Parts: sequence; C-alpha cells; structure tokens
Amino acid sequence: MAADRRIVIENCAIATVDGHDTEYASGHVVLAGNRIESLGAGAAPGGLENVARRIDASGHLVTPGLINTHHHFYQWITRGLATDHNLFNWLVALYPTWARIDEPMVRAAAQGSLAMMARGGVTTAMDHHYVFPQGSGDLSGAIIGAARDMGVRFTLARGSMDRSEKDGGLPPDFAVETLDGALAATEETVRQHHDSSFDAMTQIAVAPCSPFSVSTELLRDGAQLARRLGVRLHTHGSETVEEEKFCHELFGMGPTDYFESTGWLGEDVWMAHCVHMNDSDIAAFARSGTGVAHCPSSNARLAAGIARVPDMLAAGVPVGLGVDGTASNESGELHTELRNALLINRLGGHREAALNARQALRLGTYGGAQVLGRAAETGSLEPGKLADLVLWKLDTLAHASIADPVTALVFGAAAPVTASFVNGRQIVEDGRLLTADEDAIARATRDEARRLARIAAEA
Ligand SMILES: Nc1nc2[nH]c(O)nc2c(=O)[nH]1
Repeated sequence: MAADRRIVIENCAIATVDGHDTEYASGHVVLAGNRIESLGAGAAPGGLENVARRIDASGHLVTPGLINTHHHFYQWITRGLATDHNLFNWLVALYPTWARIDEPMVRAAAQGSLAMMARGGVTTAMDHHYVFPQGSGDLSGAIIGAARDMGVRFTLARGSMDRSEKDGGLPPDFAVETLDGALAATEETVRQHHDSSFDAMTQIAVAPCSPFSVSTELLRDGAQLARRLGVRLHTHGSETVEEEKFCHELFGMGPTDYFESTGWLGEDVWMAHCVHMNDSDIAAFARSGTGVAHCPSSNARLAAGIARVPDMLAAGVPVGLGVDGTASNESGELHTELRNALLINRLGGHREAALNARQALRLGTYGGAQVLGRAAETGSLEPGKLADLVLWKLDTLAHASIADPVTALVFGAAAPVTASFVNGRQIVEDGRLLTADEDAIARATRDEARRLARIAAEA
C-alpha cells in the first residue's frame, strides 16, 4: 500500500485547543493522509519522506477547524423576513412559506449555507432539517449530497414536527408529518446514510423540532429510536419565555423537566439555545452530560435572551456554538459567533471576564466536537486526530498590531481564511472555495428564493 502523502505547514502560530490549551508562537503541523501526524514548536522534523507540499504559513494562526452545532440550511432562501419579531411570531409568519419548499430549493439553500460557513473556516457542519412537505422529494439526500460535494464533515439532524395547531402546537396543520411517518422516515435516513466510523464524513441524528411543534410521543419514541440505532439526539430547548410558558401550561413543568420526563437528557443529546435555564436545569444538564448549542446572534435577533454559558461551563456542561438558521441570523457565519459569544456573555452576567478569548475559541472547536459526539476525532490539533484545520491570516491591516494571535482572531475583525483542510483535503484557498462555484451558488439561491416567494404568495 502506498504511504500517505504528507503536507507540512510551517512558521505559524498554533492554538491546539487540546486539554492543556497548548500553544506555539512559531511551530509546524504535519498532515499525513487524513490525519494529523505531528505538530510542535519550530520547524518540522528533517528527513520526512513523501512530502507532497510545504506551506510557509508565516503571519498565520493555525487552529482546529470550526464546528457548527446548530443550523437550518433551508432558511438560506427565506432570509431578511419578519425581522422585528420574537420567536413565536417569527415562526408563525414563516411556516406557511417553509411548508412550500421542494428538493431544488433545499439543495440550493444547503449549498448557500455550506459555502458561507466553509469559506469562513467551518470544517464540520450540521443541519437540523425539520420541514418535509408531502411530495417534496428526497430532501435529506439533497442536503447530504450538498455537504459531500462541498467536502465538509457533516451531521444531518433529521428533524420532524407532528404537533400542529389542531393539537395545541404552533405550526399550521399542513406543515407537519404524522407520528408514524416521521419515525419511519427518520429511521430510513439513519439506515441509509449514518456512518459510525472514526473518519465518517456523514452522520445522522434523530431530531424532533421543539416542545411546541412535536408530540410527547414523538419525543419519547424518537429517543428510543435513536438509542436503538446508536445515534445522537438533537432538539431546540428553553429558547424563549413563551416556550417556558407553553410547557408549564401544557405539561405542568418547565422545558428541562419535560425533556427529562421523555428521556431527553443524556450524553447522547444536545439542545439548541438553552437560554432560559435555572440553576437546577443547568445541574441536570451537567449531571447527565447533555450538550448545548449556543447561538448568540440568533438569540439576539429574536430577542430570546442570553444563555448562561459561563455558568454552564463552570458546571461542566459541554457547550458548542451554532449559527442557527439564517432566517434568524442572516450572516450565516460561524467565525463571527466566537466574538459574539464572548461579548454577549459579558453583557449577560455583567462580568468582564465571563468568557475569555481562549474559551470562545474552545466553544467553536472542541466544544462543538463534544456536543456532536466527535471529540475523539476532531475539535483539537493532536497527533492521530483528523486533519481538520484552518490557517487564519493575521498579518493584515485589521490584525497585525494585536500581539496575541488568539486575541486577534476572537476580538478582531473576521480574519481571512488562507487555507482550510477537511480530512486532509484543502477546501478553501485565499478565502475562495475550491470545491464549489460561489457565483453559481449565489445565482441559484437567488432564483430559488424568488421561486419560493412566488409559490408561497400564490398559495
Ligand atoms: N431559532 C429557531 N428556533 C426554533 N424553534 C423551532 O421550533 N424552530 C426554530 C427555528 O427554525 N429557529
């Protein structure tokens, strides 16, 4: 068998985000095939064979690739709508449009979402897709295909909704699936697409949408299904005061107690938002190992509130970052969420050191790997882990006068990505995607957004 070809990256600052936060002011990283072979201070060891490429990364910081833990790709074609609404009003305004999506729309929207993230340093993406109109085609296949073509590592959280207005839920009756239909389709998606290997590029999670759009049976049966199939569980939780009120009125308890009563706390679960959590909710997450996808920009856009991330971290809760759907975070970028998480959490606790730059970088890398269940494989730069990493250019006008590279990355303007590698393959060069045509995607998403708006207006 041919030896793996090596790529040697030298003369760069390195933030490994390993268990000791090891950093090198000037060092090297050696990739062999799809793995990190070695890294350390100074130049790469002499005598390396099979070196396909040497990259002089002077002026750069190398970090693990960013990991996005919550998104709704289809929303790329419904951005900029209902801009002054809270969550419930925003959902009610948008459900009728979302219920008209079809496969070409979802494919284009997935390409747009993925392209935006990948060129900003995301190497592992996720999509929580929960709208499956009847006869709309193979939406899961289209999303998974888009991620495969983009070359990013990917988790599809196969979502579902079965509690509509007639059952006291928020979505209109025409926007939901049946309980049995949702469970069967979710199982089929796992069986067809889930890869449990160390270097898997595609994984599937079971992901009923939220307490106000899903029946108790779907939550309970979904949890059992995921555990039978050995995959992870994802949902929205404790996002707004309105959701809290809904849970108290319908179930006689708050969201976290409700989730616990349906089997939804555990090491194999992560939830988006978790804004309205009291001390006992945070303790329950920490005890059970339940993870959180923190989405600061979306929470601000929808006036949901500020999640207690410093308290969660202090309690030992795994926390990653999420862009969230781009109908509630139009920028669609994850690297800016590092800065937003840091700044917003300082406002939340009125504490000047609520989160520091290194904690923010950890949320966007290792924390994300933890909540997606992939911390053994990715999220930090360590020999043997997958070669998912980013070269951030910091000798720019925007950054060069900031001495500390991690501070420059997190506190400074969004840094240009000179190169991004996923599974040892380069997918971004000098801020441009190598795996997709950005201009073609821009045209397709514009056309599909217009087509969807037209169909929704005619309905
Ligand atoms: N931010 C969001 N929260 C949600 N809850 C729910 O049921 N759907 C959504 C969503 O699309 N975004």
